[in-house]
Amino acid sequence: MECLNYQIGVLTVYSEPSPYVLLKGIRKKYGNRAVLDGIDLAAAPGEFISIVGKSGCGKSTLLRLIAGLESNEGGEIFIKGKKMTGLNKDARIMFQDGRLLPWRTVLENVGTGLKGNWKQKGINTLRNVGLEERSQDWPSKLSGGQKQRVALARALIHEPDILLLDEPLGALDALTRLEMQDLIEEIWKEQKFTSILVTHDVEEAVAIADRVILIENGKIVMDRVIDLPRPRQRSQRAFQCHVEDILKRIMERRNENELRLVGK
Ligand SMILES: Nc1ncnc2c1ncn2[C@@H]1O[C@H](COP(=O)(O)OP(=O)(O)OP(=O)(O)O)[C@@H](O)[C@H]1O
Repeated sequence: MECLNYQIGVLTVYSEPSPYVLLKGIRKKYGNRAVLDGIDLAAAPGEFISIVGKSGCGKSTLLRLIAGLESNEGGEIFIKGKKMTGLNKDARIMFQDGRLLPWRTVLENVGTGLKGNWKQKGINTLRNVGLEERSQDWPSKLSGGQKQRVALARALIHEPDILLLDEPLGALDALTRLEMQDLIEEIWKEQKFTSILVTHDVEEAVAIADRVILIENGKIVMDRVIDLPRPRQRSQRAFQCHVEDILKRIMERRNENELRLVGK
């Protein structure tokens, strides 16, 4: 069966109600090299967006800009309708390596930066990620997947409106990765934050997102709505069609770039 019913295209959705994250003409350079070259993107409240693209295309850079950890040379970022000027206080970011503090217990890691009576909230948040019983352990006693659960809890305890995920499952084995995808999806459905996930894994992107964005040469070259019911069935033909089409597009672009280089 052919994948005929799924169109690929560049689609910029300025959703109603007003987006939680709105990027207009974002440009970013490192030295003389333009990494992002006019990115327009809108993420609605409660929407889940995955960003894919080949290594070095600027996915993490875009996420850091949305977090307010770096500044853009051109364009504007609006968070919940307000122009962003410094750190994005409505967002929390989770990285591939978890970045736990080894000298603090699991619970203390989750409560990092919080004041007052945060411990019960920390325990509750750990319960949500299935790690309540490990609250007094040191991070060194945890598996890679458990460390990422702690990192997730550390982001969630702040009840962010926007959760930014920078390849958080990239270092995990395949089974743990699937479990974590399910966990993130479950918590997202319950808490209804807006989420933006950077991933190399197109199947992961399709499994979890409402929309998959592809970045190439500093621009969004594809913005694809994943119109499949949840939980997503990976064996379903329609799921595979989305994955195949996105991969095909990535490979087409790669081949075009290679031909251009050869032709020079
Ligand atoms: N602080 C920095 N200084 C200079 N160049 C940087 C810096 N951060 C990123 N870059 C460069 O910008 C480009 C985009 O990097 P970025 O990490 O955003 O890509 P990516 O798509 O997330 O890659 P990957 O999938 O491999 O993680 C790369 O060429 C990278 O070398």
